[in-house]
Amino acid sequence: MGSLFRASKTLKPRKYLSPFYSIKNPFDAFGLSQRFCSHSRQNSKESAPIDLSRYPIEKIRNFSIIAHVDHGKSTLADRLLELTGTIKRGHGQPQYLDKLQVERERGITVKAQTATMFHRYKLHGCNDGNINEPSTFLLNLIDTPGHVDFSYEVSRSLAACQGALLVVDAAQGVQAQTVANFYLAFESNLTIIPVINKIDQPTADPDRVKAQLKSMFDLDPSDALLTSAKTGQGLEHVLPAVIERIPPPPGSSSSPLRMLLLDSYYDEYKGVICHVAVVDGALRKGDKISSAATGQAYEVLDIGIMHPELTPTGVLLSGQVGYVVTGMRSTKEARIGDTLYHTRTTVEPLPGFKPAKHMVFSGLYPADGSDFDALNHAIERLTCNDASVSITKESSTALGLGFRCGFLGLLHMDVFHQRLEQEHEAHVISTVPTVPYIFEYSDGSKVEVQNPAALSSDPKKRVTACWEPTVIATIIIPSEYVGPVITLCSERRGQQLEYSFIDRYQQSDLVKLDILLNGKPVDAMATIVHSLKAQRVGRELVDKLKKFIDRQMFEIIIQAAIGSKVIARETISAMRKNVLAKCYGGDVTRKRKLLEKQKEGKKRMKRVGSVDIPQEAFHQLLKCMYSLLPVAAKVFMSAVFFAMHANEREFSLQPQFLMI
Ligand SMILES: Nc1nc2c(ncn2[C@@H]2O[C@H](COP(=O)(O)OP(=O)(O)OP(=O)(O)O)[C@@H](O)[C@H]2O)c(=O)[nH]1
Repeated sequence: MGSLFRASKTLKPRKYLSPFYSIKNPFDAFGLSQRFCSHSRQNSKESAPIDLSRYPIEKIRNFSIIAHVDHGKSTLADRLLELTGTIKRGHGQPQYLDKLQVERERGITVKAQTATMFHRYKLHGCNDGNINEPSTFLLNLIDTPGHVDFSYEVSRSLAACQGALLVVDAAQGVQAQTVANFYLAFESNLTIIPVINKIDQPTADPDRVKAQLKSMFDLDPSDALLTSAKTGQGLEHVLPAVIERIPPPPGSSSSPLRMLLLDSYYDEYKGVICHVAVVDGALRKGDKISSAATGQAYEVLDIGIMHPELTPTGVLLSGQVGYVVTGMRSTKEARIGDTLYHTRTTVEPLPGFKPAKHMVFSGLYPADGSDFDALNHAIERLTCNDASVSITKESSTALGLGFRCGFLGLLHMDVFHQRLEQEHEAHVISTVPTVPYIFEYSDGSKVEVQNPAALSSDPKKRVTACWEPTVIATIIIPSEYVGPVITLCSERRGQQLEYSFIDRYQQSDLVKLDILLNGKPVDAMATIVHSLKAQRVGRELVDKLKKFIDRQMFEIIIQAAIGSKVIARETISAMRKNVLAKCYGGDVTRKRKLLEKQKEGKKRMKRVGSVDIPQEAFHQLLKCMYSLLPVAAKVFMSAVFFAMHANEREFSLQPQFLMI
């Protein structure tokens, strides 16, 4: 059985060993069984039910946290949940929203998770009656996976949001999934708030990241928030930015109900629990709703929000994100992207989601051939929570009845197997993964082959031609990595289509801009700028210096000049600071002390010619120069365009700048 391997190998935690890893039922240890029996931790301690009618649409903000793998989305989500009191500080379980056992063992998010938070904030024009009081906002946060194999989760989450926090590691900078997720959010017309995280790291370089955000996405560097989800630094600015910059959801509470089915999972007691975004109208417990996809009608048995566990509210209003239980029992009924509406009303269905594109196919068979029904049941339950997998029944002479499954990538496949085992106790054998090929036979017929066993062995039906899928890959990398990356692609039968420098040198009209203090040029302050910008840069530098150089005993003339031509000038008038002025009488020690203090202060200044420049002036000037320099001069990147065969596309790059 050389072509087969067992998926159910022992999995070692890769980077994060949960303290609960060795516990027999980790779900209990995490309180995760709550998720499956719908008991809210929050509920049990909360006396008054949450009244959602207090949150009209202008007080709602729906946002996702998107980023490359490991840039700190889930940790940031933890801090925001703590900040709003949604979970207790030090709840003992890092990455709270990574609820699945597979997520905890692998240290990666594979499922998008929503949590509703409440936050008091004073926003101009939005109050609860008293304009001097802050009002409470309802914030729906969706934490998303970073790995490319789960980007279907990201795109679905974004459909429920009006904004996204684009988290970038301050040391690693923009990476492949930062780019991919930025474009997902950009194409969905979301407000993007850049968050440069992990600024506590010794190698953090937020200015470099700001320059990347500007050059690659045209995001204003001054809009970036600097945070450390680890130490808490800068986090106080995140929710105000969410409330101020992200618009409330569109939609109308007076229109007929239209509700988007975002996600679902199976609960042994309640059946399918649907995560929904109410686009228009309002939904109450007991209402009758219908599915636009199947036409089937249901009664709303339970309804509420994730705060952060299921918390019944009896109602969901326009703009809100929550859950509904309707008695649906399978994925055939709960179709992700479906529109749910009040039975007997007529509405235009919402656009839904693009179907998932399966990249890898593999056969799944019960380890014990007689367990087909149990595997069927487990797959049915799991696909309820992972709509991106395609399932068709197939049979093998060696393995009996099984399924051919389509996945978004190899990691997705691996995670699906692990979840089948851990969450549904299904033991499976999987066949070697393959991409779909197209074969043409001598009788003129063409077939897509996802399973090598399906290839015809009939001598009258010879293969006359075959095709394999290809992806067009754009690889963006620092120029020094181009050589090894081209070799790597060529080794995998990649065909180079194009190669270009993103930031390439061009002939330009550059001038040296000198800064002169009392006629003497200060070499450390000289800069090279484009002639068109020289006047503006010179003026800004001179103004900045005037602000930070104290008046001295003589007049100071600050000039910006190109060669002998002065283009900006400021004067700081003279003064004589007599530190002994208030020192009446003849106390010599006191006078000496004051003079020594003055001398000490002077030591911290840099003397340029006759002028003392405080360190702060140098810092400010450098900052100003940095922001005025052309961004392209700071990052040298190249783009290599490749046509890669789909089954050869997975390889890792250091640094990971691969976009496929
Ligand atoms: N030094 C430092 N480490 C951080 C910070 N934020 C997160 N981390 C660490 O970075 C690692 C990854 O954090 P996660 O929150 O799991 O990252 P993620 O983006 O959610 O990861 P995926 O969901 O797998 O894409 C963890 O070890 C965190 O403890 C930070 O601000 N500073």
